[in-house]
Amino acid sequence: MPTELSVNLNAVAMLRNRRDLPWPSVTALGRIALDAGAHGLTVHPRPDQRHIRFSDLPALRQLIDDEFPLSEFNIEGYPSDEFLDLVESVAPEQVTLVPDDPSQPTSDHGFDFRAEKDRLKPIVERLKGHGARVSIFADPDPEQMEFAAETGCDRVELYTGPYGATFDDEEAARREIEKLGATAERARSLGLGVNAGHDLTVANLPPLITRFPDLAEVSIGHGLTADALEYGMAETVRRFRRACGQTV
Ligand SMILES: CC(=O)[C@@H](O)[C@H](O)COP(=O)(O)O
Ligand SMILES: NCC(=O)COP(=O)(O)O
Repeated sequence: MPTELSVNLNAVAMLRNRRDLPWPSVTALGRIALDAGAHGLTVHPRPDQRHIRFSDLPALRQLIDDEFPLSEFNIEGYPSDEFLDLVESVAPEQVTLVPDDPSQPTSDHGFDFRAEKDRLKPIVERLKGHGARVSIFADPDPEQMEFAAETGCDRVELYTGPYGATFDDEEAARREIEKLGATAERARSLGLGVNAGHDLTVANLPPLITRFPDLAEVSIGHGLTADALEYGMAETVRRFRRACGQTV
């Protein structure tokens, strides 16, 4: 199975929020992305709503339900009570839990599963009880995977930020890919699905997928939105789908 692409709309929302105007529309860009063959849409409604607003979620849910019923909605966030209530009101196909502090400028680490597995277990159960697939953000560390599996989650999402940062250092990129590959293989051996995300691009995706072809899904926003300014959203989604190994 080729790796699926979920388009993260955070950066589109960030651009929209610069003015008190409704464009660019996250729903309109989400429609273009899905129409171009993206498997799903991802949003990360942070507590300060710096980009994705809680009010964006119902319209994106409606878009998928009405026009793209085979596509998936993936909502990322820290599992606060407010986030869990918000997620349950929208019923996404996938929830991706991240350990972000509200003050963080972006996501920059995964959960410490060894320390937090017992706290995460009931949260995972609650979300799965509402029909969601649960993915949890993880650092590329094979030793954390057995503890991740103990949470009962369906997948881990490997944090690829350090790999993305090696865009100008081939040796460092090789090291990061090997860490990601070893972690992914350990996760698969424990029955976990594997997603990946953060600072992925058309250039750095193929080596990652070659190292670990069983990657279920990548969620991409920043680099994809940057390319969309140059190539348009539809062509950019096609470019990223090809980089995922899909025939487009
Ligand atoms: C979890 C992850 O790596 C990203 O999906 C995250 O949502 C990026 O957040 P910002 O778009 O706020 O930087
Ligand atoms: N989970 C990663 C994601 O959704 C988007 O990350 P980025 O491509 O904006 O770095």
